Amino acid sequence: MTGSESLAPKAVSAPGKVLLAGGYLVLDRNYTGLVFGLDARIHVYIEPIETKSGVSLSEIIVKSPQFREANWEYGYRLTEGDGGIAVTPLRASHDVLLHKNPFIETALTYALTYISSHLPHHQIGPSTISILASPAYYSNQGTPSNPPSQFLKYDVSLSEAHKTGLGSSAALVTSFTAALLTYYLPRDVFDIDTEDGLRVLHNLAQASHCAAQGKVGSGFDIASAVYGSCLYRRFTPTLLSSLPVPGASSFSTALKNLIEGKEWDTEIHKAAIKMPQGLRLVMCDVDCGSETPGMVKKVLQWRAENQEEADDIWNGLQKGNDDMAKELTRLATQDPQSGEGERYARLRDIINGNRELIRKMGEASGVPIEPPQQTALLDACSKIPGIVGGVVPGAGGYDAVVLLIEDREDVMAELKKLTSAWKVENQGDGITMGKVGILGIREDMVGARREEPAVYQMWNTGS
Ligand SMILES: Nc1ncnc2c1ncn2[C@@H]1O[C@H](COP(=O)(O)OP(=O)(O)O)[C@@H](O)[C@H]1O
Ligand SMILES: C[C@@](O)(CCOP(=O)(O)OP(=O)(O)O)CC(=O)O
Repeated sequence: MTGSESLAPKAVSAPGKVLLAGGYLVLDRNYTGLVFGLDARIHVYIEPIETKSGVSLSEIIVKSPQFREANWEYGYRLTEGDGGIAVTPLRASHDVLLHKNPFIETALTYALTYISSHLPHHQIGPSTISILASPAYYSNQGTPSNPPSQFLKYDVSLSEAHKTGLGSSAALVTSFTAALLTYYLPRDVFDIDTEDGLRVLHNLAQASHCAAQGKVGSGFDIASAVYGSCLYRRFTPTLLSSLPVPGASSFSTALKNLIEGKEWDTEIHKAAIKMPQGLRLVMCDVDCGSETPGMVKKVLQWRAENQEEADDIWNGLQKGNDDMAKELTRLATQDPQSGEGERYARLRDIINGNRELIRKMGEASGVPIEPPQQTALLDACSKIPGIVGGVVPGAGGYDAVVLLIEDREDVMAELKKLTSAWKVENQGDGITMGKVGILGIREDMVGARREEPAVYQMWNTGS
């Protein structure tokens, strides 16, 4: 191992996501999802802790310097019986409340355990880690930092931050795991610039994200954080069920075997999804003060009880999703001057067909996937010349829409005009929608990547 090289400061970033097609379907391996990565990223910077000579700590400090009270200190030690690395939250004094962050704690436990299966334990030295998120992840008012940088300061704690739903925990777990692996492991063992490196990162981030969430979702958010925009088919969920819990006997060997094993059946098709030149995605955040808990459970339960009717909708949507991927690819590879009639007519039809089926899914299962308020907003947006169409992304609900628009300033100006004045009458369900905001982001095809460490050093001092 080339110790000095791996202990130089490192930085990695990973993108947020939007599931353009395949919500609910992608939970089932028989179907796929079309996920776009976004140019809103979570960055993680890691450097050694400067210790006074002779002092040796087993401590890792993690901070989110954009937020108040977002410092976590962990002790770590190798457990007996091949149980991996145990991570213990520390508190500086009894007066300091322990704000737990399960995503950080779990990702740290899993990544250090994986690292320790490749390195002697004493080579895992103390480090300081900073997490920095692009402004689009939160709708809170931020203030510019001093000296200026692309990241804002928020005068709130993380629990008070208002998320815009771009998949912060998946981008965080991915970039945090990647930063640890890149920092501690020599490049011939882990290299994020290789297919093998991405596979290890994907498998490890999926395992720790599921453990931190306490559930196994489809994992499309981790897949796009690692690989960027792609057509995604999930892994068989039972793959993760034989993994012992951290600290239990053989956790370390079982984790290494799982992460490096051949049984992963995830399918990532990057070539199958493209954004034609001249088009772009726009994300709108709808302030409605309403979250709908249990949507996934309710939809899946309805599907289990109404298999035949559900299969028709699921198969129809899968065809729509495949058609959308194909049409985007056709437009991306075709000469923009060729073809007759309106260039995006087919894409518009495919989007509208999908929306019809999504509404049917929602009505049949009694879940507001594309509720009337969103139908009104999407219909109004779709009438603006230059807007091809839009959908409720992911699980749907009241809080977001994603639009496919022609990438021109006049189209954006018309959209801003419409959204800034947008009001919806009460639809009888007691939910009134507030402001519709346009997030300053778009699609990004690139997944997790190394960043230049020097950019982040200003954030790593103080607290
Ligand atoms: N900047 C950040 N620093 C540290 N942890 C963060 C940050 N942003 C998000 N998180 C973690 O991710 C959690 C939010 O994840 P989740 O509820 O899955 O939302 P999302 O839909 O954005 O993924 C937060 O509670 C926090 O633990
Ligand atoms: C229903 C789903 O298929 C899609 C949910 O997509 P969202 O983008 O709505 O997800 P969150 O970030 O978890 O809020 C569930 C899944 O695939 O895990």
